Amino acid sequence: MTTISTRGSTRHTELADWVSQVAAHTTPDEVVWVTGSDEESREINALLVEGGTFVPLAEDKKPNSFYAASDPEDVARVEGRTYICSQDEKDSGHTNNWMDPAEMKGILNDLFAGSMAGRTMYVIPFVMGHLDADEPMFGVEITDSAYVVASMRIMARVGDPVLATMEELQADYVKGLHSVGAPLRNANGDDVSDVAWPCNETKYIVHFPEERAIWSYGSGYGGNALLGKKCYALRIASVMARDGGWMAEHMLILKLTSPEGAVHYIAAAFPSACGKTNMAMLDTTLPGWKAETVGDDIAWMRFGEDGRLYAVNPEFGLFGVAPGTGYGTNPNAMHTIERGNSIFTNVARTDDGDVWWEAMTEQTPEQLTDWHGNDWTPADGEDGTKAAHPNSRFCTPIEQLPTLAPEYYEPNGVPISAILFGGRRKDTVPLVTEARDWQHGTFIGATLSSETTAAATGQVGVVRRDPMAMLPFIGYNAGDYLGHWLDIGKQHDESKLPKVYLVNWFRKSDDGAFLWPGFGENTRVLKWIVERLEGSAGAEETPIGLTPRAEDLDTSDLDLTADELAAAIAVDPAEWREELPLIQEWFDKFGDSLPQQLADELDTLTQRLS
Ligand SMILES: Nc1nc2c(ncn2[C@@H]2O[C@H](COP(=O)(O)OP(=O)(O)OP(=O)(O)O)[C@@H](O)[C@H]2O)c(=O)[nH]1
Ligand SMILES: O=C([O-])CC(=O)C(=O)O
Ligand SMILES: [Mn+2]
Repeated sequence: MTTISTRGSTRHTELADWVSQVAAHTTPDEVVWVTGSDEESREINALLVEGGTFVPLAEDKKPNSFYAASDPEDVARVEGRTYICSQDEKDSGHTNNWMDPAEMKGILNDLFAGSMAGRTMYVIPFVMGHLDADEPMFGVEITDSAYVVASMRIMARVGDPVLATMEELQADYVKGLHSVGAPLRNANGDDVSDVAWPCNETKYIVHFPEERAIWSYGSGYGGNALLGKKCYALRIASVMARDGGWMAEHMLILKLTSPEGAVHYIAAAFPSACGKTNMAMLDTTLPGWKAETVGDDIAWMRFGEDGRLYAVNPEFGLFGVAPGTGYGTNPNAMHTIERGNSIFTNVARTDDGDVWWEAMTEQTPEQLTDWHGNDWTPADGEDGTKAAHPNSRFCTPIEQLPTLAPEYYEPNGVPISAILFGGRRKDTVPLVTEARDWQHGTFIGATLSSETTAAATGQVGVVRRDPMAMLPFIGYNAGDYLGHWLDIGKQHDESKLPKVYLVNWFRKSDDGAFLWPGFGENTRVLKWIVERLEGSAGAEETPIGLTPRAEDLDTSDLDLTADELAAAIAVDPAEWREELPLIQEWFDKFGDSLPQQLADELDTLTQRLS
């Protein structure tokens, strides 16, 4: 056997063995251990520019930043190709794809055999959350994509300091194996030329929950390829959390300070591309209210000794939806990317070396290069053709965020006062509703629904149930996951648990316009929530929970008619009665995995609506 040239090594013996085995199987030309140094970053970026994956942006626009265009077929998460391969099929549940782990490994071993030929295999030691946490959560991603290395360096804490601690502890870690599935030598041993965005038509995003392992093949797109994010921090971590009595959730974490100086930490679960990043860096519109960011996508929550639920953001960067992000809607995100050091994928470009996407600026530039690399003018947009892909993304260091809360650095996290569930519903769901208790809150989360978005491949705009905004991310049986939520309520002092709310920024009038201005104006909803937590705001009992009356919301200086506000906050029992069979149909899919308390909650709702 020939030895593969290697840069770097480890004293973690089990890790060293695994890396050798993978290298022997995938046959890269070289193995490189990622150190996390600045010099390495320059080297990787230069390689990506040389290979055509990266186009540098103008230094006076976005310093040390790059544009990348993916293969047009590799633009989003592929839920149909995502598997939870538990030993027992029942542990995967009806919401996940499943295959017997041994059978799946057979398929994947064939695909990975020689899949890195002609390429460099990078080994990325990383930690999700803090390296000085009580139990640091290690991972190692092996990948043949330099784009993944550049992105992982932004999204997670990586490199030498992590590896040193892993070695010292001979620590356990999550094994993530990734290949774009585009070897640079064919079956005859002939060289194949590389492309700017290598990937494979065949894609598999596979999780082996008992082994805490992830095998991802064929895609270079964020959610499929940056294995620390959805694959580890949600799918694998949700299994660890079930086993360990904690929670791994698709939630932002916001610090909100009232004019009186009272601090509340709020977590919110909205499905992909439904407003987490935006709310996490909210630009408040009410005088004296201050919002700061702890996290924008993932929350790991554990109970503190005081009985409260504490949330940590395990990530180190932001991987945000570009379209819709602008100076008007999310100035803080704009200021973050202006500082540079970012990767922009599938956005449009301006003639002066900057990036652009729909709604970034009030005026659309006269001349752009679209995400396919073609010339684009506003006339091309008249038929709805976008200059940037709807799921185009910015990848940027969270430390550049001007609103980053100092508590982001707190290894034990922040105590959560309220959990918000929300989705895109053009009808039925009012602006805000308070759950009666934890069990009712779990029911609200379990029946959360939203119109699908471009964050995953497939049809956009179809209403689907998305429990706790975790449908694509629950790493085990969804019924057991809902049971875990209920157990949390039973095992802990309910008076110390967060209060639960349902929100909807996306309700529309008959003419199709959003009823609620959203974005910064969501401060008004948060103010009501904080006042509810403090016992000072009024609410009305409705069949679905407690909602504010118009006079309970602060609408000072809000550009909204009384009728529009009334329509935004209204609970229409007729609309909700139409929802009941849909919830029943959703619950039926769980079979005997559905916790009885949730069936009871549906009965209660049915009675309240009759
Ligand atoms: N109408 C309206 N649109 C919003 C609001 N908040 C966010 N959006 C839009 O929703 C889209 C997605 O928002 P994000 O905040 O990036 O979504 P996310 O939940 O962080 O998404 P993922 O990163 O995919 O998990 C963007 O186009 C936003 O402009 C709001 O309050 N009202
Ligand atoms: O995972 C991704 O690609 C981006 C993301 O946050 C989501 O889809 O929820
Ligand atoms: Mn997300």
